[in-house]
Amino acid sequence: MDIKVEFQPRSVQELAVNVKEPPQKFFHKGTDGGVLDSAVPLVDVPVVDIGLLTSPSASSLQELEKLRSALSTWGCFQMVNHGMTSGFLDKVREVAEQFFALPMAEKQKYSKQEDSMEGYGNDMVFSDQQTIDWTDRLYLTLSPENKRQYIFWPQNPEAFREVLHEYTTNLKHVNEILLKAMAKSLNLQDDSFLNQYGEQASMTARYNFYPPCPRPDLILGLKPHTDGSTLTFLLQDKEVEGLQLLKDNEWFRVPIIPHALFVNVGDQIEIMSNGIFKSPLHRAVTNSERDRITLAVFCIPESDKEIQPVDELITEAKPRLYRKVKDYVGFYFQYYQQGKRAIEAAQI
Ligand SMILES: O=C(O)CCC(=O)C(=O)O
Ligand SMILES: [Fe+2]
Repeated sequence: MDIKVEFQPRSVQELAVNVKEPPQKFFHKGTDGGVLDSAVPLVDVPVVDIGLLTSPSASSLQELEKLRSALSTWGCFQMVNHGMTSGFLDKVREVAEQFFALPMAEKQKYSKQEDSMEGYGNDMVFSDQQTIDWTDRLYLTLSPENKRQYIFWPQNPEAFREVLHEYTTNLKHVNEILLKAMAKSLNLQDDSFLNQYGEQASMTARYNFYPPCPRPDLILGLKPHTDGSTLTFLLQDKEVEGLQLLKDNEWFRVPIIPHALFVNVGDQIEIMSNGIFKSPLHRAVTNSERDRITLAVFCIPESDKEIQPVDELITEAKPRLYRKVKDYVGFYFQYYQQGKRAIEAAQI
């Protein structure tokens, strides 16, 4: 008797190598159909110099204004002069590349458990209707350090942990500078956003690995979403483009600047700023030729801290838009997997 055994891939990476026609669950339907429109224009995302934001010179004021304008129109910017050398950023990219290039059995030593986020794996499936993203991920808690689960931190390549630790230390510092600068740019006290953070604020990393996809016209690497963070730092692939942003109902491609980090506002800053800073809708598209690897680091306030719009930003002309929320990230992911925006639950 001829028994047909269906191939069960353990990752999108494996699927990409072994299957010519991807399963239906990856295909976007409805309004998301026909995702890759080759005519998507490139957006000129503002470039902000972190060194200038903290300098006592007149150019500091100009840079603060650039930051305010970038975050209130696009909700993002390309960050330069962040204190990390190009060589170091290359190292961060290199260890990620080396990890995803390991044999499956080696990567699976860091597999996430079914019901948790952390570790190596792909989309959690909540329903048959869900569209699955064409990506494998490695998800890690970076800080607070006592919450790190080292069982998920690769020991191969050898430099992985040390490089990621150094990257975390740098981003923590930059995050503080930025939150203060953002408050200052709105004429608020420096710590207006930071004081909603709490002592146990966290940072999490998501390595996104997008293998080549045979149907980039119908399959997305990451479905349209906003981030549940305060700020997200994205280290883009150095050569392969794929990030797109929605503005006024039109998609735009985000260019690669190899030594810059792409920074975007997440929902929690949209809430704290009473809607002045925008959490942009974005997605990652696929391509049929090359792997693409990105590293997103999400900054998140302490989970039992309530966050809400800063008092001074609620005026008669601009009434309060969002209610108080707690543990935003907790319910964010369920909304995300259903293709819905969690911030709507916080809207008044
Ligand atoms: O890979 C990208 O370009 C986008 C990643 C992203 O948006 C995310 O991880 O939230
Ligand atoms: Fe994102």
